[in-house]
Amino acid sequence: MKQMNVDVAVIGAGTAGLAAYRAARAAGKRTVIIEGGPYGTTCARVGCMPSKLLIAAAEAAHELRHTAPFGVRVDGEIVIDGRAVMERVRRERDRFVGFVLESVDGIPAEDRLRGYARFVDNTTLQVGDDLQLRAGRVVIATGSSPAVPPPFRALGDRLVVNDDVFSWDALPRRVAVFGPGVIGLELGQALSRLGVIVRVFGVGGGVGPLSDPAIRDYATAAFQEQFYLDPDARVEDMQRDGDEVVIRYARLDGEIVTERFDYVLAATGRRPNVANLGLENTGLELDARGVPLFDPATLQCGASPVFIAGDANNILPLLHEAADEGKTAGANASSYPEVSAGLRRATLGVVFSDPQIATVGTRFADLPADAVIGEVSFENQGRSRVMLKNKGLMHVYAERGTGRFLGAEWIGPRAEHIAHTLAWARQMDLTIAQMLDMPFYHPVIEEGLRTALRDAAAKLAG
Ligand SMILES: Cc1cc2nc3c(=O)[nH]c(=O)nc-3n(C[C@H](O)[C@H](O)[C@H](O)COP(=O)(O)OP(=O)(O)OC[C@H]3O[C@@H](n4cnc5c(N)ncnc54)[C@H](O)[C@@H]3O)c2cc1C
Ligand SMILES: NC(=O)c1ccc[n+]([C@@H]2O[C@H](COP(=O)([O-])OP(=O)(O)OC[C@H]3O[C@@H](n4cnc5c(N)ncnc54)[C@H](O)[C@@H]3O)[C@@H](O)[C@H]2O)c1
Repeated sequence: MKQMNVDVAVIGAGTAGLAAYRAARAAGKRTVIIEGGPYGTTCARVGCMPSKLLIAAAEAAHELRHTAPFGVRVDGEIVIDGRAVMERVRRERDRFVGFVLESVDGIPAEDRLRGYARFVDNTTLQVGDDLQLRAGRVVIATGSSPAVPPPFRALGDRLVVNDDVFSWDALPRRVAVFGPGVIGLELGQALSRLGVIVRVFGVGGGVGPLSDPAIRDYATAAFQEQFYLDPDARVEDMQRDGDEVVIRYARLDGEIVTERFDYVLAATGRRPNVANLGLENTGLELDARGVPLFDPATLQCGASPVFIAGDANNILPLLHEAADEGKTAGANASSYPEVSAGLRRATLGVVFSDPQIATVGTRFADLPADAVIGEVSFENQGRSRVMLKNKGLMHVYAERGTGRFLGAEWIGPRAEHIAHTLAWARQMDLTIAQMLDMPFYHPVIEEGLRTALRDAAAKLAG
């Protein structure tokens, strides 16, 4: 067994791990980064980037089909060449992965260890079969994986997760999507727009990341106009039959129907990759899902020299959070036992559906009971209507008494951009009155935001 001693060991070369490695190196520590799977990061290989590439193709198809109300006719057939669609998704995805691989190649070879890491004790790691690593401090940055309900496994290769979708050579004909969360909505809608027959089944009524019931109900209805979505589905039976999956379920109108699908896409949530880390060999206290208890500000696990960042800690499983957390964990691992709170930005989430969904700051579910809610519908909002994108409902939340802007949840046009404006306002701790003193151009979708802010201001005054 080879032995090695380092100051900092980072487990996982994803977005969080690479940021942690760079921070620890910048602090002058002898650091290694350990990767068991493929290099390239989840975001670039099977996450953010290929999903947005598929959505871009779907949007192109959708726009082409919806020109008539403008008096613009597309003459002739609109053909979706599934092979060409998937070829571009993979080609462009590979280009993004290539940039990550280049940056990994830039890491000195002696700092890059290959193999899955397992804790032998708090500061000893077994890497693969033939290396034992003693590290003064460890950063866990092992990411997350799809949480597939065990009965789905019986479907064999007809069961797919997001990773599989992006390696398809062509588009299938019929897909049943389980889970109308962020991934299910993005991929389900995109596949539907690309001509795939899609059924999206959920449990409990949730849609995307929305916790505000009025916005969730609006979103449900808006998506139901576009594709089959039952957020609280009754699926009576699901069996594999040859190369197909036969599903018997209660349709939204109550009728029991049986349909055949080429694939079942499980988008039923993700769980942190901690199960095979040997955490039982450490002195770390674990939560019910086996994730070490940690301080969200410093990312330190208890008082130990172990830190946890990115999807592995499951607080905010988003790319920019993984990058920030990686940096904090790497810096604190280097300065341990001195640790300090890292940068925590205003929370910001965007679902790249159409209409887009966004959440900023405090979620509805976490608001104080007396919070003020300003509202705007985008249905008659000027610019949205000009562009025939007039679908959406926004709630902005404010603190009674102080008028501080707390957060927002909404579905609506160009939400990805308004979300940034709002996240910046939240991070600067602006009040609704201060936000209304900011410039608004005309005619823009942000004028809809201004209507919601004015509504909140009037309610605060009342
Ligand atoms: C379909 C999809 C779409 C998404 N879209 C967006 C989006 O639009 N915007 C956004 O902000 N976020 C998006 N996300 C979320 C985003 O991709 C993740 O939050 C982010 O990639 C997490 O980075 P990470 O470093 O924590 O994990 P990863 O990038 O997964 O890195 C973890 C690494 O650890 C390795 N590893 C695991 N265990 C071990 C071990 N024991 N030893 C050694 N190595 C190990 C893994 O092989 C992996 O390479 C999306 C996710 C998915 C799945
Ligand atoms: N645009 C983005 O930023 C983006 C895109 C994709 C993923 N992500 C990240 O990835 C994370 C994981 O996404 P996700 O969509 O897998 O999880 P999610 O938690 O957003 O959604 C999972 C959904 O599956 C449902 N579900 C659970 N079990 C089910 C079952 N047996 N049958 C039917 N439905 C079931 C849940 O009720 C929920 O609606 C997100 O939280 C997000 O942080 C972000």
